[in-house]
Amino acid sequence: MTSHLLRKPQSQSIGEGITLIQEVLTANSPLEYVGFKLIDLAVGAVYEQTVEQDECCIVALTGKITVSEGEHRFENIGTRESVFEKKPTDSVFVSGGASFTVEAMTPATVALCYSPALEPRPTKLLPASGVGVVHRGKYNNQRMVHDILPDSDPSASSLLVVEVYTEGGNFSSYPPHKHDRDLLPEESLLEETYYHELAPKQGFVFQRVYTDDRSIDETMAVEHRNVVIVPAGYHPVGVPDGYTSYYLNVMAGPKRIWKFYNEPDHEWILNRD
Ligand SMILES: O=C(O)C[C@@H](O)[C@H](O)C(=O)CO
Repeated sequence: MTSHLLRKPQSQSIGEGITLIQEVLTANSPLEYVGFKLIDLAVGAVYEQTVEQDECCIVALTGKITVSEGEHRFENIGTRESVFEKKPTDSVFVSGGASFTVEAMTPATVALCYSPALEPRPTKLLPASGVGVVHRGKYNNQRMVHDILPDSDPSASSLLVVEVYTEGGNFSSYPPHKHDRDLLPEESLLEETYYHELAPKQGFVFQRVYTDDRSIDETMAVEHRNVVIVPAGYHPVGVPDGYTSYYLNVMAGPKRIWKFYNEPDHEWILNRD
């Protein structure tokens, strides 16, 4: 059966030295608020874009890049050659109407995370040193989170961006939770994309996306550089022994608050000693 929520990587040349690996837009997906692109850049390649109605978080996933927007120039940013160095990286936030360039100073992979610009915000460097590192969970539910653009940081008007590392034999985004109802203070409505990487690369993880009424219920074998789209519902990830999982989450919705709702059947997992 063809999955509507799983996107395999492509390899489309979109300019000199620029390869488009993933492109999830509101125009080619069920999403209304979240967009995601992943590009590989050869040394010296320059990616250019104007964000019209959106805001964008440019994440230097790997390699060194220089990002320019108007009078702003952030040179040689990026901290790692592989996401599995497990250290935070640098990002740049740009708001609606801005034109920016990303130039690769070394071979680089860049994640472009989009959501509607609900209010104007200044262009800003989000340095690795400002990324919060959080360890969550116990037993086989442990993961490490890098908060690149959490809801406590007002730099963006709708965008939320986090990185999550899960070691083999563990689950994350677990026990299952969702955020698909605009029902604050109990729950916020946030769509989401998951960009996955695996170490070693031949690994896979399982991700299930399902709603209470099971109108969405897909369990996917997710491989290196795949994207999983979460328009609604619970979205746990399970990682087989021997492999480390990395994913980059982009979330957005009508309100910039991450308030999730745990599936009641599984909430007991949180309350163990
Ligand atoms: O397992 C975690 O703590 C990470 C998740 O919260 C993940 O960022 C997510 O599910 C966002 O809704």
